[in-house]
Amino acid sequence: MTQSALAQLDDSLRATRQSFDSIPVVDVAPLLDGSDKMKVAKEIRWALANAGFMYVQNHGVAAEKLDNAFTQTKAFFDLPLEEKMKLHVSKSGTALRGYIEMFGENTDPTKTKDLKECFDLGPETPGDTTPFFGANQWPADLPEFRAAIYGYHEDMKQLSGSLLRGIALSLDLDERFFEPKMQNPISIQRLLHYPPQTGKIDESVMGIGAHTDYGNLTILAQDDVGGLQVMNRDGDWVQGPPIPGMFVINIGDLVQRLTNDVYLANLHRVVNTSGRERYSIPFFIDADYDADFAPLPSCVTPENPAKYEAVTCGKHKFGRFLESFPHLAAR
Ligand SMILES: O=C(O)CCC(=O)C(=O)O
Ligand SMILES: [Fe+2]
Repeated sequence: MTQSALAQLDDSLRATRQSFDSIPVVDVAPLLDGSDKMKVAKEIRWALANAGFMYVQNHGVAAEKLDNAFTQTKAFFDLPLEEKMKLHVSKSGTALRGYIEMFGENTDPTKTKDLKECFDLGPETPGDTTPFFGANQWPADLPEFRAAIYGYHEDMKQLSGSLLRGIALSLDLDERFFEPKMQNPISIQRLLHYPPQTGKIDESVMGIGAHTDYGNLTILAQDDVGGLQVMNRDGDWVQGPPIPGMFVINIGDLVQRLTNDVYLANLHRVVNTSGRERYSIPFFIDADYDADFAPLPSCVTPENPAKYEAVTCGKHKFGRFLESFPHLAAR
């Protein structure tokens, strides 16, 4: 399905939600320390059913690690284009790791060209030819880059495991529900740079066009610039400004399918009109390539009959990449 068709589908889906004018904040400390998991699960349920997004507070990731990751992110994008192009994503085959230049990936390709450049990495599994696995491409002249960014990726994997336990509880499932599906999960650690835009801005070019994320869960760290926008029930774009010390979390298509639309993989985009360079660091966690996602029996009722066929994580995700990467579509 194209993004525009998805967006239309989302209009009717969103209409059934409660409205919001800011992304809800969830303090996850009682989930992480085990003192009141169900309190957090209840807050997660409201946030993911109505916004598909939440800020998480008290997530336990050290500020210093985040600062280092941002320092290395800026250093990477400051490299000459020629150096970055040596690591181009097309050189990694279906591992899909490396550098993506401005307009090299468009998330709403029928409407919007994305004014962003990216760098993607994932679990270091050389020789594995499964899509989304394999070797990373590392910049040669940034000595601290690899440890800072790969270390951050490891922290994100751990935090995502805790958050997915909270999400499982919020659906009245065993807290370990996701684990059998995530023995060797696809994950993408992305670095992003958005130059500022001036003048009249329309949908033809923006930081990142309207899209839903493809997998299970996204953990986004933003710098202090802002520009993330999330659609609410009324079709208005709600700002998701950076809040110091908090991540923005959202669910992707797979959790929407799993919950038979009880939880919403919501549309979002980035428009950077701040006059400053914006950097962000999203982490995407999915599931094993072959893990099946079909509506949970508990989310199927006579009023909400099953809307989705089972799909495997890897096929779904690769299909979405084919839509947005011109270099893959040409293969
Ligand atoms: O940079 C951001 O704030 C959001 C990025 C995003 O939505 C994505 O990479 O999927
Ligand atoms: Fe996204």
